[in-house]
Amino acid sequence: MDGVVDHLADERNKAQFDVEEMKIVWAGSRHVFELSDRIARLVASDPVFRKDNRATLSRKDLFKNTLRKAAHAWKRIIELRLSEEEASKLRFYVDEAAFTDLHWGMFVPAIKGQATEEQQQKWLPLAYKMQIIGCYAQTELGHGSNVQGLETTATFDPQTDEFDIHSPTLTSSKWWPGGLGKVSTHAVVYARLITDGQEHGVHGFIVQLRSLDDHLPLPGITIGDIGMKFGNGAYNTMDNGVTRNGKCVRSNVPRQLIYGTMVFVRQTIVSDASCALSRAVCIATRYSAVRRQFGSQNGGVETQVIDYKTQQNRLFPLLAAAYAFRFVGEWLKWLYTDVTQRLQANDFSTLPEAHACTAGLKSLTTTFTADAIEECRKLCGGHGYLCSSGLPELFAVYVPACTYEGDNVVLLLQVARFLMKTVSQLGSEKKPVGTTAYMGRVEHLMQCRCSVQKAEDWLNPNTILEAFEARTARMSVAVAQKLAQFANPEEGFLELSPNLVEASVAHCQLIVVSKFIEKLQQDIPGKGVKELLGMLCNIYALNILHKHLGDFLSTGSITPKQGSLANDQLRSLYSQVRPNAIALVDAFNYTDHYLGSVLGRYDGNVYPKLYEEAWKDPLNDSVVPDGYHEYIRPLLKNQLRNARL
Ligand SMILES: CCCCCCCC/C=C\CCC/C=C/C(=O)SCCNC(=O)CCNC(=O)[C@H](O)C(C)(C)COP(=O)(O)OP(=O)(O)OC[C@H]1O[C@@H](n2cnc3c(N)ncnc32)[C@H](O)[C@@H]1OP(=O)(O)O
Ligand SMILES: Cc1cc2nc3c(=O)[nH]c(=O)nc-3n(C[C@H](O)[C@H](O)[C@H](O)COP(=O)(O)OP(=O)(O)OC[C@H]3O[C@@H](n4cnc5c(N)ncnc54)[C@H](O)[C@@H]3O)c2cc1C
Repeated sequence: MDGVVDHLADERNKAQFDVEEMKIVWAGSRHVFELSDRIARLVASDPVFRKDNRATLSRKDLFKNTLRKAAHAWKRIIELRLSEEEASKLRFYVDEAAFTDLHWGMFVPAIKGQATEEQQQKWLPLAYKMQIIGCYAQTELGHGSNVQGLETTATFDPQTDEFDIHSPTLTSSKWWPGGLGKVSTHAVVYARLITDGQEHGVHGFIVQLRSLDDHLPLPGITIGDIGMKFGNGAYNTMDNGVTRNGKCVRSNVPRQLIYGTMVFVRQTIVSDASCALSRAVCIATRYSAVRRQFGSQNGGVETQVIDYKTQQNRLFPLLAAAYAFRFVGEWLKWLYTDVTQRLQANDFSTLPEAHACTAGLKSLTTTFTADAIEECRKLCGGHGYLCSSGLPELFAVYVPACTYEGDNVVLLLQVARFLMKTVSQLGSEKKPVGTTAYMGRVEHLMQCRCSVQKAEDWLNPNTILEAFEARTARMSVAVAQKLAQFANPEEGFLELSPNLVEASVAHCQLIVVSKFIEKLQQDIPGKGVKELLGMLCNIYALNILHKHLGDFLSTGSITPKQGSLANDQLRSLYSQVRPNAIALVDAFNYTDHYLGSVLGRYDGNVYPKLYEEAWKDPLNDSVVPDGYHEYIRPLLKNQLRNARL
């Protein structure tokens, strides 16, 4: 900021907490903060990583530019001898969906999690050095959610000791895998295993797709890109592939681990949700402090739009959710590490809970984040619709997260199965543990009464927790009782699926709230840091309570009066957060390069930069547009009737 006017300086001076300490809390540790800060600056200062031209490039130029960036990133990783952690941060800050996401994010983890020792020794060194590039080829044209319905077959031929991978139908073509279309040389292909004419369900197989000499597809394999996707620049930096046929090398692992890669990636998606959400919120918050509309008295300045209560009511719950998702993401990472260690010791006991938590939280956080990015666009008024705001692209890149790695509704139905199983086991030897431990107090939760009498009573974490637990337990038990009335449980499950999904959402919201409350029980240094986090935790919880009031009232978990008091408390919390809003988004420590938004600039110098940015559009290369002589002039001169268009 040297020599630059900080238009948000007054806002920063209002902060009532130690921003530098909050940056450490957000990053997770001082080590991660320092590393992220260093790598973010490295990326921002490298001209190859510029991204302000993405919206105007053609698909081919966009894609080639992504290849250039990926190659440059790898060169820098080697030159600077970056660690795995630093390299992954570098890819994060380059901020462009690319084949490398799938190579490092799914291909390598799939081999690590599912391949035998021998296979790992063969493939991992090649993958780590990027001497092969891999992708994750599960979804087919005809089946995505229904993994058991995949049609690709892998038939073992004992004579050649090989598997014959076959796509017997058009619908069995692998369709969607990122990186597959144009870049990947190898894939983990999911196919139905057939030996001796017998089927053994879906397994993963490492398949070489392209020659390592000339990149041509190997004989019998047809590969291409599936075409343009939603949004202009956005996700079109990625090649998503279609392929048929191939040959492969043997794999043999326990059935539960075949889904392991999805558990891993869903866990990373929850952390990514807090990144995408915080980014949108940072843009909307800074711009809301810069933007002024109405309220000028005697020729004085107008009101900053962030001071309107409606703006706060829309924006601050999103800010609170960004922090909430950060902390639940941290916890989920711990849960994943724990389950992985157990699996290595052949302990599968916590896998169902890990599956339910990763599936449910992936669904909850991505649905919320996609909606929130769009809300942030609206919070920025007309300028939010400009590509230079960064929000349209962020939305277009982010929104498929609601679908990939499991459609969000399909995933909530998995949580529902887990919840219903838990309810059905209540009263048996098997006591609910972990995130369902509260079900162990179901008798109390079914009849307890919320004690809130005045608005401030809602600031008690135990009060909030019990209201959320009572709501979820009552919704789950109610739907379980309805299910029990069906002679055929699967029929009942289909019929009641909307109720089941609602119970799952309630359960996942409870997890997020409870993990935020647990975070606040830790030792958190820094003046005012814990206080501010406490306010955000309350905003997150009370906003859900307000938005889902129907659930809380219909289950009798709270009274209408208590619901109204929660809303009063929310308004008071907004006033307390307001002076800290800019500092709370500064704590994300995003560079202007990463934010990629004129509206979200750190210095708040929005208008001159918007004006400057507009002139860079290729349409403004000439004053009189191309096409004037063919189409506008004849129109104006009434010569269209004779014109050849
Ligand atoms: C990549 C980098 C990460 C960072 C992201 C940043 C952005 C980067 C850019 C792009 C990345 C995009 C990458 C996208 C990749 C993909 O989309 S890959 C394809 C993912 N596909 C899916 O997720 C499919 C969804 N479907 C399923 O998961 C399942 O098939 C199903 C919905 C669970 C259906 O199950 P079904 O009812 O058929 O049951 P079964 O399959 O028979 O299961 C039986 C039992 O197994 C339990 N189960 C199911 N899934 C899991 C699991 N994942 N882990 C553990 N256990 C599981 C299930 O509960 C049953 O248990 P039970 O018998 O005890 O009840
Ligand atoms: C950008 C992007 C990247 C991707 N990358 C990869 C990749 O790298 N590798 C890969 O293998 N795949 C990839 N995919 C595919 C992705 O995993 C699937 O699209 C996803 O799992 C959803 O499956 P589907 O498309 O079959 O949806 P469908 O299952 O056809 O869903 C259609 C609708 O049906 C509903 N529905 C489906 N089943 C049920 C049910 N049982 N009960 C109630 N409702 C139901 C859904 O909620 C949805 O509304 C990617 C997809 C996208 C968009």
